[in-house]
Amino acid sequence: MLAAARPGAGAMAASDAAAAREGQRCGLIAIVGKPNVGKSTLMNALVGQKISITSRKAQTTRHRITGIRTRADTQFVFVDTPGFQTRHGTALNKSLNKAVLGAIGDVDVILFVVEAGSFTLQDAKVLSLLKPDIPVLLVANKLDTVHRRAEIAPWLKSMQERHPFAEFVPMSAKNKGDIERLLDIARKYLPEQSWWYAEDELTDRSEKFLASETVREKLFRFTGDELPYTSTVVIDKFDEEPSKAHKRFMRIAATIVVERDGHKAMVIGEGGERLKRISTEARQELEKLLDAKVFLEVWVKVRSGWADDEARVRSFGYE
Ligand SMILES: Nc1nc2c(ncn2[C@@H]2O[C@H](COP(=O)(O)OP(=O)(O)OP(=O)(O)O)[C@@H](O)[C@H]2O)c(=O)[nH]1
Repeated sequence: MLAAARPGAGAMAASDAAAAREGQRCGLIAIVGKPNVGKSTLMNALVGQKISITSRKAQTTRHRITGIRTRADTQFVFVDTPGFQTRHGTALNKSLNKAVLGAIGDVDVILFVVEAGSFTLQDAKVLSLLKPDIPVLLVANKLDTVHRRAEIAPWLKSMQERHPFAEFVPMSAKNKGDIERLLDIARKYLPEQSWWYAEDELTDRSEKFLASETVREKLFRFTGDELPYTSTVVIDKFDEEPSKAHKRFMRIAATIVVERDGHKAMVIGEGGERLKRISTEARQELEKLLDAKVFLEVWVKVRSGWADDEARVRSFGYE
């Protein structure tokens, strides 16, 4: 558990004491914000890869790690905060909301992302979920789109009244210098302790997870708002096979699990066209991400009511 990895006051383990002497820092960072403010863009830029990597470690079982960046003396571990759904009360939803509160409840620092110069009711709702005892950095993103720069100073001042933010960072996720500056600022909020991951860690498990995320992304891209968020993707097979023609060959089988026959038809599309596009695009992207030739099979299964079944929700990897 995470708690075990954190030395309590006065009970610093020998290895942590050594790490502290060496000045290693390591900690959890959550990125939160309403849709479309640039969270994914920011995360990918902070991690320094096109797609954020994922893996699970004993000390972070409460979190889904979406990215790790090791820079100089510091390891920044980014955790996922699944969407803030409030509309439905299914088991899946409860578990997602628990994950949100769990994820932001014990991180070291939170990056609260808004669009520079703007603060809406939706932003306020996200902000209201943050506990006062965790430092929150206000990331005023998309500064490059603000033409009236003079208005930013009074806006920042008004933001000071909304929450006791630890820092204010007007920036653009698309600007490399800003990203490094943000890491410099966030570093101060991570405790001195030894790193949890190897400097270049990318496990098989994370690659497998990446495969499910890629299929999921294509699934939702091609079905738009039609498909309920309760649909999920399970990876049934993820094997590396020897190949003479390719330096790396991966055989992957994925199942899209939907709730109703109607959803299945929606995913498959007329004459199987949509499913074909989903798998083709997912395969092309996975070939780049895994640097391998990929053989990808995608199936669609109906599992009626699975979102209401707590045990099954757990078996799909939500806690
Ligand atoms: N001009 C500009 N556009 C940005 C910046 N950061 C993100 N964007 C754009 O804003 C849009 C939304 O970015 P995302 O990273 O997908 O936003 P998100 O918050 O992850 O969105 P959700 O997944 O819906 O929660 C994309 O078109 C980005 O390219 C920025 O600093 N400047």
